[in-house]
Amino acid sequence: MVGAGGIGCELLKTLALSGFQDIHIIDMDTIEVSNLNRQFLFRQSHVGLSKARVAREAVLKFRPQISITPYHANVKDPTFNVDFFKQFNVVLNGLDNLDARRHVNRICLAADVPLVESGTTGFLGQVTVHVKGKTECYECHPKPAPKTYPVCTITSTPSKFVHCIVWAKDLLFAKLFGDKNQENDLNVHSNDAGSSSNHTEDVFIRRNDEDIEQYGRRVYDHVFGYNIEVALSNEETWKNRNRPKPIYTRDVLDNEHTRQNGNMEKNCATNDQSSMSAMAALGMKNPQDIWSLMENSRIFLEALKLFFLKREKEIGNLTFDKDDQLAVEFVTTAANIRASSFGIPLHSLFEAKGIAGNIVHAVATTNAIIAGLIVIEAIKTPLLLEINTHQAKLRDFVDKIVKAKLGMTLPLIMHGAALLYEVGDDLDEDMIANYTANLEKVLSELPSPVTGGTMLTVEDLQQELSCNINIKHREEFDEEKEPDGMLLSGWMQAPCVEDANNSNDNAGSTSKALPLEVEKNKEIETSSGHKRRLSEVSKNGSPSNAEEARNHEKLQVLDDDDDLVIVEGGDLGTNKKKRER
Ligand SMILES: Nc1ncnc2c1ncn2[C@@H]1O[C@H](COP(=O)(O)OP(=O)(O)OP(=O)(O)O)[C@@H](O)[C@H]1O
Ligand SMILES: [Zn+2]
Repeated sequence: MVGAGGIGCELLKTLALSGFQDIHIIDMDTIEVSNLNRQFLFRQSHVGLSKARVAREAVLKFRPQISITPYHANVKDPTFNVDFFKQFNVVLNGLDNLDARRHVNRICLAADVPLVESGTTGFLGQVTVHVKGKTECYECHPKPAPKTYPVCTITSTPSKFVHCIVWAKDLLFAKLFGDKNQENDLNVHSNDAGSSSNHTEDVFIRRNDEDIEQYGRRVYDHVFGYNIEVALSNEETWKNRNRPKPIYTRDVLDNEHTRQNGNMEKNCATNDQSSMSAMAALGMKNPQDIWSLMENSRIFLEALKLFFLKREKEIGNLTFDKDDQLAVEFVTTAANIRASSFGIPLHSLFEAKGIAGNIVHAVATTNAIIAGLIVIEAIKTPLLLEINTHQAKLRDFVDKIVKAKLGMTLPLIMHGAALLYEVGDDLDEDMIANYTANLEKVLSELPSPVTGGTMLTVEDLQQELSCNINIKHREEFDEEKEPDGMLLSGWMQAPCVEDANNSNDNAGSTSKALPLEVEKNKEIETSSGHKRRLSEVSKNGSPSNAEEARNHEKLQVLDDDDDLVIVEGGDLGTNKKKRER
């Protein structure tokens, strides 16, 4: 899997609890305080550490027997090349940017590995599956560009608060504190773009004889008063719209405030940029309050003053940054004053910051749901069987895989259109003889030879179960670790239920029994959410009837995705690995 952030944490946990045994995880980030509210594998003490490594440690605490390989690295790093990706059955993305997503998409196409792609914003989320040659890839369709607004809506006819925020941030803030040479539509009005631009250009430059208080009020009166008057003079614009109201400082500030606004010297002795705050200087503490027009106006003037007095060196180079408190205060209050003018409801600093920073607050539950959907898709990817096709007989395959692992009772095995094996009451003698002969043949010498690259379809009509198995030829097997002389992967194994204390490493051998006696009546949850008693799950690989019935039921739930196949294992005693990242 790629990404150990919001989706990634949920995903890793759900994979581990669903029986995935061998997980690789790439994430280039370290843990930040702001991650802790939803990236629940991380704690305060982990701040600054690698997400991938800490996520691994956290999950191993409750699933000590599985293998998790962390990489604290950028997925675009050349070490993660096509060959690296080829080792996985499926790749799962929990990323937050297009760039990395595109990169992983391309590598997965090159390596011919299925990709499950995901994303969330707020309460919305989606999961898509990309399989080379079968589905569209991540880049087959262009992604919609981030939302933009027509210039005239921003400069002249805002109707939503977000229009006011864009105006405050991209026009006013940029004009006052940003690069003086950049284009700025601030002075473009419906009709007088040419005539007034020379006059208005100067307005934003502080005059030599002007103190900072006067300058602030002049800017205020110009953008919230004069500019609105100019706009109003174009009657056409307002025929079918509510006319805005010009606002001048004299209308909103009483005499005392007009003369002296905040008391910077007392409240704002700090020169620390991040804690410099106009609202604090004016005694306003709660960012969730909706301030009155007067309060907004006072904070606006105070923020402008603080920029000029305390951060003068930065003026001309500033760009809006949602983590810059003073900039957020300036933009919030400017947007609110403009909103007042246009009859748009005012917003709190907290809300305005979210809009200005394009922040959609992440919702942990959305990530959890999306992670669940990713795992469901991951479970559906085809199986891979490594086997020596020159030595293994069809009988070995039927006994050790089809019956023992997949739990089929009346199997039917096909290679393309060719039937290799079948069991049933209505077979004639010739067919039975034929299939019996096939059983004794090595795979590569069957009438329709099974070799590396072959895909077999195995079905059990009684169970209504069908799965595809990709065959990979392999010469050698480790007698101890792979006593079957073959290795099936991509097949889900039900999670183990033992706790950390009496856990045994059953990744290596099928002979180590689980503590079934103690755990017999404990309910375990399968990856599809069905609860079953552990005693219903056989440990020797042939599931009980009750379990077969359940498998069947689950498969019907999941199997509407035509040729992707789900096999949900109930077999605790086996030795199968699911590799993905
Ligand atoms: N090129 C990349 N290589 C590896 N990991 C990446 C890459 N791009 C993004 N990521 C990881 O994807 C994860 C995305 O997680 P998420 O969307 O929750 O964002 P976040 O950075 O954790 O939180 P937020 O953006 O809200 O502060 C991050 O952990 C990030 O490190
Ligand atoms: Zn494509």
